[in-house]
Amino acid sequence: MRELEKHMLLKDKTVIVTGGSRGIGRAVAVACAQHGANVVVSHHSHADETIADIQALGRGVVAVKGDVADPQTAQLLVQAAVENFGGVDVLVSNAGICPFHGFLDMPLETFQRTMEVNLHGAFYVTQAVANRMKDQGRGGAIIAISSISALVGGEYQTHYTPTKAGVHSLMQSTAIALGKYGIRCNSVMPGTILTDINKDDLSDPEKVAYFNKRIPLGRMGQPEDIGGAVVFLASDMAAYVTGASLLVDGGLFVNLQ
Ligand SMILES: NC(=O)C1=CN([C@@H]2O[C@H](COP(=O)(O)OP(=O)(O)OC[C@H]3O[C@@H](n4cnc5c(N)ncnc54)[C@H](O)[C@@H]3O)[C@@H](O)[C@H]2O)C=CC1
Ligand SMILES: C[C@H](O)[C@@H]1OC(=O)[C@H](O)[C@@H]1O
Repeated sequence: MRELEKHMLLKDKTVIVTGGSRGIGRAVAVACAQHGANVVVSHHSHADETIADIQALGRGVVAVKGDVADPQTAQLLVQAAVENFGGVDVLVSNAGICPFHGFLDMPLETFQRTMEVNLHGAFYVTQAVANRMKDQGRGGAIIAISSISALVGGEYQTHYTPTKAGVHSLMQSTAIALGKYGIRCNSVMPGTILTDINKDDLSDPEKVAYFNKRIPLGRMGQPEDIGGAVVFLASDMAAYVTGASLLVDGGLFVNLQ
């Protein structure tokens, strides 16, 4: 056991993960627990699988139900971290939606909801956690799950890609605002990762074949591919990394031809 613990990068840290019920958020929550962290998971419906995964690892886990678009949810998450684990060391702002839709007839409510969940939600939780970290006086790490879509567009993602550029920009500016408190802020930019968010979009075999061909590593990503990047940025291994972004896309972005 002691031997294993030597390799744990987040031993006894407390991590908040928004949207931790499934997909990337669940994999990130589990990766943090594998590295010794206790986890507060925010979820919109239920988080039973994530809770079971983390309990099986012998780490603490608490689930908080709420909509990240509601600023109150951010306060409840911090409160849960403080009451159950005595504070918060790491935030992973991950919750997000991508209801694919064309641009010219984009329903106003689809645009507004995507902004409110992906961008406003990231702002609320980052601000609430940063205030707690400042009061604790021991620094911290904040990681936003941005996207390769912060750098490139998508015909059916005109409401979505600006939110991913936005959360990356949020991390750049908060890195400046919070550096004096020892709080590091970075973003992870996943490429195409197989989760519920793109299940319908990737039901077309031709599109799947296109992606697999275009990605130098020859496959789309799995949620677990994102966990390691987040753990690294959350840990002291990244003690001098702030305001940065880490593309985790199998090489998709650089492959023009
Ligand atoms: N799957 C992909 O290819 C990529 C995903 N991302 C980003 O990764 C993040 C996670 O997405 P996936 O795991 O792929 O999707 P997913 O659909 O599997 O998971 C989304 C998570 O966010 C939660 N969520 C959604 N709306 C919420 C709300 N209003 N309040 C609280 N929680 C809410 C869901 O309950 C779920 O836990 C998103 O921010 C997405 O933009 C970024 C790049 C690529
Ligand atoms: C949901 C999409 O498949 C996914 O979301 C992103 O952010 C990626 O760029 C993919 O387009």
